[in-house]
Amino acid sequence: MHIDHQPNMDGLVLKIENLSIAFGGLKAVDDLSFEIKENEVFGLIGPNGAGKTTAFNCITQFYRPDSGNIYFKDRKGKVQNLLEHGVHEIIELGLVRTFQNVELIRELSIIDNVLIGAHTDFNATIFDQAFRLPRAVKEERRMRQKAYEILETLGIEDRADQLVGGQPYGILKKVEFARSLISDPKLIILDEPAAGLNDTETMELSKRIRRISKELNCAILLVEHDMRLVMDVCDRICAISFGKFLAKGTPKEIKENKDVQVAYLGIEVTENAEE
Ligand SMILES: Nc1ncnc2c1ncn2[C@@H]1O[C@H](COP(=O)(O)OP(=O)(O)OP(=O)(O)O)[C@@H](O)[C@H]1O
Repeated sequence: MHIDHQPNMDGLVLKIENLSIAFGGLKAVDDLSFEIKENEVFGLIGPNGAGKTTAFNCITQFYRPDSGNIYFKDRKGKVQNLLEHGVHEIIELGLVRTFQNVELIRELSIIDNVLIGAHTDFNATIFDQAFRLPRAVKEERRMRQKAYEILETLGIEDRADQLVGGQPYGILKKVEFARSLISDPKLIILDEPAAGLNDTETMELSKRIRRISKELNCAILLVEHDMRLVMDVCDRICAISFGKFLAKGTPKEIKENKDVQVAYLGIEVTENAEE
């Protein structure tokens, strides 16, 4: 049962309390709690099968957790318990996610794919849009300009009018990222954004993630295997193992944490092996 109390969300965008979910007998997420501050880049790490994907599927209401609470401060600054909202309402509250596999429409241009993410932001009604009323035309122009600026931030504005089909993978990842940014989110969950990128692209991504969180005033939850990216870009990190909380702290603290080294980095630490 979800406890009905108002948590203190000062300076926070997300607060996860005692989250648990089991599949059959397997506890995929087990009594997990962590908090994400407004505008911070926060990393969730753990070995394969640790429960990272399950945790964020609970956050986005893709899965219903067995117990726990997930509080989110929405665009208007109101605290919402996400468990009381459906998947489709989550974006409107200001929480967006990207997918491991890029899902774009190949037959549309890059900028049109970005505009698809803007539907919740369109103030003109469907009626206005259908009849191309001035309000809708003006609104579309405004959104197009915004989409273009986001493509500029990501460094791919020169491809705005090119079709998505045939673009390299690194570009597709950026288009998907751009699409999540156009809805003015307060929190973006990036699911393995570095998967499939080469070293140069990953380094570039790291710079852009930081820039985006500053410029667009939003927090980022990064679920990622690439430790270099996580260590480079995150303000704070939470490490989990077998669904349970393991450690949290700055990248430096996490790197030095013995439990994390054993569980995640696969480094055997013997009792007396102090350097
Ligand atoms: N829908 C499901 N049904 C049954 N078991 C599941 C389901 N989803 C996840 N699991 C199990 O829950 C555990 C946690 O999986 P999860 O995918 O959340 O881990 P992860 O940390 O994201 O792993 P990876 O880094 O490999 O993506 C695993 O043992 C997995 O097999």
